[in-house]
This record gives sequence, structure tokens and C-alpha cells, in this order.
Amino acid sequence: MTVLEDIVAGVREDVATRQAQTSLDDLKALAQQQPSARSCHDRLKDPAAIAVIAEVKRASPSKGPLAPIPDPAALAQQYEAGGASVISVLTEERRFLGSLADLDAVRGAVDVPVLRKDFIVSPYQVWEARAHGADLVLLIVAALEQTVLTSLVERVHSLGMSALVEVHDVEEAHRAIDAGGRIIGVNARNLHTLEVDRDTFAGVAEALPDWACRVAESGVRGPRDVLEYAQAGADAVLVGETLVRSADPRAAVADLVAVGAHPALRARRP
Ligand SMILES: O=C(O)c1ccccc1NCC(=O)[C@H](O)[C@H](O)COP(=O)(O)O
Repeated sequence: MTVLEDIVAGVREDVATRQAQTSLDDLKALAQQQPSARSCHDRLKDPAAIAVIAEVKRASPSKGPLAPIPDPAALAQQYEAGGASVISVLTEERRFLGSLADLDAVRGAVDVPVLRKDFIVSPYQVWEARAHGADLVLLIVAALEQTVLTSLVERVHSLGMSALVEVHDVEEAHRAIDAGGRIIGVNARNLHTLEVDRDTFAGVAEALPDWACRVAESGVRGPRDVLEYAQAGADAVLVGETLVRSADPRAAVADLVAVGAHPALRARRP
């Protein structure tokens, strides 16, 4: 069993448990009480800036515990104050130690869009995301058959949310676009070895159409990595470990956001 298959198997069990407690009808009623989802594509694809998606991430399969994060709302507020365009909240419980309660806390604490980052394999989880105030939902191409991926993208869009469709190679990038994805995350973390190779981004990003929003995911250790991703065509970067380990998350985000004004990126600006 691959790491991804192992994570997804656990997620399916946890979803079944929650589904026994909260019916889909109840979730739909909760979703209707939420304000409309905030739009994300243009916010993440601003030619005059590099957007930073700052992640609330307690642990990971590759690194184990990263940071306890006793107050995810306070961390998200630091990220927002530093200029993050979107806050990503890992809600997977077993390997990342996240929860929907984290999503609720962050949603209630910031004004910027919030991403539900999880291993979404069923429409129930998409409704959960909306019911808990998410604006953006991660869909991982490698975890989904094409028909399921397409129907989940449609479900996300039909609820007014945006989909961040994650890919690892050119073939998956074509699948993401065929499924209706408009915001494409290229994850530099190999899901088999868990190793990060930032060079993955450039080769995959150039296979995407101009209108797509390109998000570089994983392996950002500081501004230099953001600059390199931006020079390779990234509109946005998604950063977890570096920020949760930082002693000053607000300043750490601000340093990454500032890369958007770097002279080397002048040609990108309108
Ligand atoms: O982070 C992991 O170890 C991991 C393992 C298996 C599947 C997904 C995993 N991470 C999810 C992510 O995509 C990252 O949290 C995100 O890109 C941020 O990465 P980083 O800045 O390197 O923490």
C-alpha cells in the first residue's frame, strides 16, 4: 500500500464515522447557513504579486510532529497580518493531526479565503467543507479516478467554492484541466517517496494553459525558493512547515509576500 492509499483508507473510515453522526441533509442545511464562498482564482493569480497560501499544519507523514499549534485561529491571524492571500487548514486527523474544528476556528478568525486541505474522495466531504465555511477545497488527482475527480470539481464549483486541483506530473495536469480545474497545484512532494524536488514545478507548469492559476506546493524554505518558483511561472506558493516552525509567522509570511516586488519579476507585472 502506498502512503497515499494508506492515508485515504484512514480518511474513508473517519468519514464513515462522521457520516453516522451527521447526515448529508444536516450538512446541507448547515452549508446553507454559511455566507457565500469567497472567490479565489483572481486573488491567487495577480500579475502584480506572488500570492502566499499559508498553511496550518501540525504534523506530516514525512516529518512527524512539526508544531503543536494550540491556537490555530491565532496562527491564522498572524498569517493574514503578514499578507497571506489564503489560509490552508489541514483537516486530516490521523497523519496531520488536523480537524474540522481547526477549520471552524480559522474561518471565524480571518477574512481571507480558507482552503480545506484534506484527502477528499466523496461528495460528503465537499459538503462538509462548505458547511464549515471553506472557500477552496483540495482535490488530489492521484487519489481519484477521472470520473470521480470531474464530479467532485463540479460539486465544489456548484457550491460556489473553488477547487485547488493537485498534480505531480504532466499527465495529471492534463487530467486536472480535463476535469474542469482552473486552479492547479503542482506538488513537489513525491507521494511515493515523500521527497521534495522543487524542479518538478517548472516542467509541469509549462503544460498548463495561460488562464490556469499555477500554485507551487511544498518545499519553500524561504524567499529564495519563492523567487525561483515565481521565475518558473508560479502565481502562488503554498507553504506549511517553514511557517509553522517560524518564531514569527507574521514576519515569515511578509518576507515571502515581499518577493512579488523583486526586480527579477518585473517582466510579469502589467
Ligand atoms: O507533508 C507531507 O509529508 C505529505 C505527505 C503525504 C501527502 C501530503 C503531504 N503534505 C501535504 C502538502 O501538500 C503540504 O502540506 C504542503 O504542500 C506544504 O508543504 P511544506 O511547505 O513542505 O510543508
